[in-house]
Amino acid sequence: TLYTDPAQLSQTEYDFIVVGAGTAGNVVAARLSEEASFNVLVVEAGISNEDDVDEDNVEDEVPLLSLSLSPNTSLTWNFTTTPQVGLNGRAIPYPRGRVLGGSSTINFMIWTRASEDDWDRFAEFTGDQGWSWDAMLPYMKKSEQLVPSADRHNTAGEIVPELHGMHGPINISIGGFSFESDAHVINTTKELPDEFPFNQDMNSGFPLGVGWTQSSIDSQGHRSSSVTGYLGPAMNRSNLDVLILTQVTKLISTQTVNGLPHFDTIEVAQSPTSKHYTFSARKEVIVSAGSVSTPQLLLLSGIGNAALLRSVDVEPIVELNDVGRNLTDHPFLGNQWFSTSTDSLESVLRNETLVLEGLEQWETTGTGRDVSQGLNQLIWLRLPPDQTPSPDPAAGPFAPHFEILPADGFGSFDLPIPPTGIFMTLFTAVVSPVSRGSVTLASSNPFDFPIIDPGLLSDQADVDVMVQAIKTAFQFLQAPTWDGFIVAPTTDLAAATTDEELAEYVRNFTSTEFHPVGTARMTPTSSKTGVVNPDLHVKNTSGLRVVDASVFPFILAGHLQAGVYALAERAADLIKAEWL
Ligand SMILES: Cc1cc2nc3c(=O)[nH]c(=O)nc-3n(C[C@H](O)[C@H](O)[C@H](O)COP(=O)(O)OP(=O)(O)OC[C@H]3O[C@@H](n4cnc5c(N)ncnc54)[C@H](O)[C@@H]3O)c2cc1C
Repeated sequence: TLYTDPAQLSQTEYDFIVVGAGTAGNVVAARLSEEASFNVLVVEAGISNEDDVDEDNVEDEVPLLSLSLSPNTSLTWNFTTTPQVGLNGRAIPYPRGRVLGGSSTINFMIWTRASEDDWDRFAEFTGDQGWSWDAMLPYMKKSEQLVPSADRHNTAGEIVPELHGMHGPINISIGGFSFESDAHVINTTKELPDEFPFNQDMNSGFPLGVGWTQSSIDSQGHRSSSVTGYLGPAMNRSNLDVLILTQVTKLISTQTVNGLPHFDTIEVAQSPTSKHYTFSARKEVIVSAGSVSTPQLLLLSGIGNAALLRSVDVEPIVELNDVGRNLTDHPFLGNQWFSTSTDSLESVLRNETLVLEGLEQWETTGTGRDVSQGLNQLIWLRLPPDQTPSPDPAAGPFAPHFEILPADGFGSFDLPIPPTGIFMTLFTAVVSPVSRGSVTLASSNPFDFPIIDPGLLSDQADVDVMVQAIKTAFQFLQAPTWDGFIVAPTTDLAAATTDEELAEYVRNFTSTEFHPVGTARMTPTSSKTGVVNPDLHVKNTSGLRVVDASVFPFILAGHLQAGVYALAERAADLIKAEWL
């Protein structure tokens, strides 16, 4: 049942309380509530996904409109980073979903599992083979259901269906709208096969090369999210209560179990001035508030570095220095070229009539440009050995150093679409970065935003990789197929001709791929560093786990959501195994 006010709840005690109805939290809530003997409360700070940014309430369902969901909308935590040294002092928006579904309701729906090496590194680092690729593959499949593309085109050769789940809650598909640039991207794999080999399915564990994007989009061209796939279908269960518009302000330890503080109680409030309520968990509290808010909540609850906690008047209860540290994210950059495309994104977005027609087509037939976020292919590459930073930051020989995302149109998170001109964008991202940042408390007030310093490009090695990625993007466009389609790089990119100038361009225009992880890092049970054990219990506490992207010990060299779903699927099994 969905509640909008803590006063509406008839009970104050549940078996499990999940903090955050986001990507991971909804998986845990839905899987735990499959057990009739458990009852579950999920508390979400944000609004319902059915209350959207304006009256028609469809923005979060329309893939093309995903760009309009952040930053600074009613569906997001409107966080901003600290001025980033690596970005020449720029502070950038740092959106996270604040809505049922969390970031899965506002993200760009790209679906990648990263490489075998990435997951095997998790297993080796944590000492738990359960996090290896082989052990996690069943969870990756369990979360997904491969469905036909919205345009029902024949996807033979664009994906390997046998690698995929067919019955899971999240619908995934190959892009359901084709762009003029698609043929050129694929032709490049034929014209320059050594540098840019075609990869029929980048979710095989071996992502390197150029392949067709898989996305969490259903056959009707709608976003598939943790609320549409997991929480929504479970919402009518009598053992599941979902409380929205309510922020968990503190985790409280009311007793000691096995000599450890037992965090069985949560304090919640709807606003800084509203009444505070408490709820308690007979079995466990599971924090799934995401990589920014999870460390904030742990710190507010006295779990963290004691000196830092005291400096903001929080009483330390559990000394865990790594809470909020190790923040890792993917630097992301839109590089634009002038093109001759006849149907590039901006040619449509500049024309109000075409925009409305597109939306109507999506609504009535589930087809057209609106079914796509505009990224039909992804390119994953490694640097040549002589350019690879030492030690190699990638997880292994099959993990990429950088990614290139071609888009038929003007793509940028910082710059508005120019009033004139036709463009092609090759986004570049550093996917095995060296830089680290942090999340710390600004104050002991839970309604104050934390201080977010992702440390983007703070290590020169990441700048160097980004420069190489851009040079590789230029090489990509050297394939004969682009003759006549690509005209020239746009002004700032064209002006950066030396490596030094490219580095400066990188620092001036890079932002984030919205992939923070690591702020409640998983380490071996015996380790004094880190925040959670491999079973996701918070170290030196009882009754408390973290299940979200914050526990990843390293950033996956891929887009994160598929990994978060798989992590949460395994977490639900770990929790069930402990209590059934
Ligand atoms: C704009 C954007 C685009 C992205 N694009 C992609 C993409 O294309 N592909 C991809 O794979 N990944 C993408 N990502 C990343 C991916 O969506 C996230 O890594 C993933 O969803 C994180 O899941 P999570 O469970 O850790 O956190 P979230 O899904 O963010 O969930 C956290 C939830 O907790 C709630 N919460 C926080 N604090 C509290 C509190 N104190 N009390 C109650 N509730 C609280 C939040 O409101 C939120 O609902 C994108 C992310 C963003 C922001």
